[in-house]
Amino acid sequence: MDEALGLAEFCRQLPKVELHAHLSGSVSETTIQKLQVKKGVGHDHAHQGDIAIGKGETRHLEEPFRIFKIIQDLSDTEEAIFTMTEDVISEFAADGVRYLELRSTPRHVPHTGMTPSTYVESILSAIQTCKDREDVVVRLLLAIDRRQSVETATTTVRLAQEYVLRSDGVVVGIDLSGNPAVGDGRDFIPVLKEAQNSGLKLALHIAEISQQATSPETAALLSLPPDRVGHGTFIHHNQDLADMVVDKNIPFEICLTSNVKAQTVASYSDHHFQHWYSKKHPCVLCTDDKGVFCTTLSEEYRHAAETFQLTRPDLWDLSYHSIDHTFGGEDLKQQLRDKWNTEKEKLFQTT
Ligand SMILES: CNc1ncnc2c1ncn2[C@@H]1O[C@H](COP(=O)(O)O)[C@@H](O)[C@H]1O
Repeated sequence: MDEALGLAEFCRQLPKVELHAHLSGSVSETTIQKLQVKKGVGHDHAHQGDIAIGKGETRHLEEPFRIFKIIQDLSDTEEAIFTMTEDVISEFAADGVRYLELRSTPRHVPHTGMTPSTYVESILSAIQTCKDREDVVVRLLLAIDRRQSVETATTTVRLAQEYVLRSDGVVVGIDLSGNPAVGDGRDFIPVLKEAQNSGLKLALHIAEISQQATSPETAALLSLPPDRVGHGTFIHHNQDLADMVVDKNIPFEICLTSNVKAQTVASYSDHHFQHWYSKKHPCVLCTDDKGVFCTTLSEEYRHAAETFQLTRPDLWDLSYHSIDHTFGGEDLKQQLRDKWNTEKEKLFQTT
């Protein structure tokens, strides 16, 4: 093994799978400035403190939601959605992400003429543009925001069903996200079931805040069951919920920095990753919102290594086994495993 390679550089060169990345939250400061220029607005929000939570800072979970709104207001045209998708994909690829599942909430913006369909089209068109240019395979989940009506959620699921065919398999599933303190996830169960019955995969934000450890929506959502759980921060606080996750072997999408910065966990060492990883339950390291939380997937691997004393082979295994939980289908999984095995030789070569 090349011990001369520092941990940060090892993590960057490690081929990685990113499964939990919200488009608006992943946008970098550079792209935000580009969007401001295009929209002809001042740089009022370009200050780091307004659009991102910097190194060592923590804020209440309400704060990222305020920032998402600023970014969403800046990206109210198809052109802006295209630009941000293209930039986010390039940034993930530069960080060594070789398989990326993006997720985003389709929006209707009457004053610019953007519709949920053209929103999705813009993302798909950027994915297509990046296909030959970037060394990363990209798939898309359409997101339902908990604040939305069941009618809007149904439109999102129908769009996803339509685009599975039209996008040649780029659209793979549905995400349920949004401010966890708002609404009741049980309202969406019928429409999530419809998505599942039509072959769409489900990645659902579940038990992100402490109140959800005891709220009836958590058991109801877990019993669908989803294909992956986003965060699941408070699931192990309730034995019945933990048993459900174990019985159904539902993987966790783990977002260390996001949870620490948004104060749903007290510190990296208090993170629930430790609980599940020590039980050998499937966990996938992810960024959540790399722009807003000022992180990269490489940094998330480094934090995991430093906090939980993971070796480089442990990091390799984490990344390699993440492939098992991708939504892109069995053939693609095999292609990714082959790619990982080729890269492994280079990465662990003794020099
Ligand atoms: C911090 N933890 C989180 N918990 C729950 N939902 C989150 C989230 N981070 C992001 N989102 C969801 O993603 C949207 C922004 O991306 P898109 O405009 O859809 O691309 C947010 O409005 C929220 O619904």
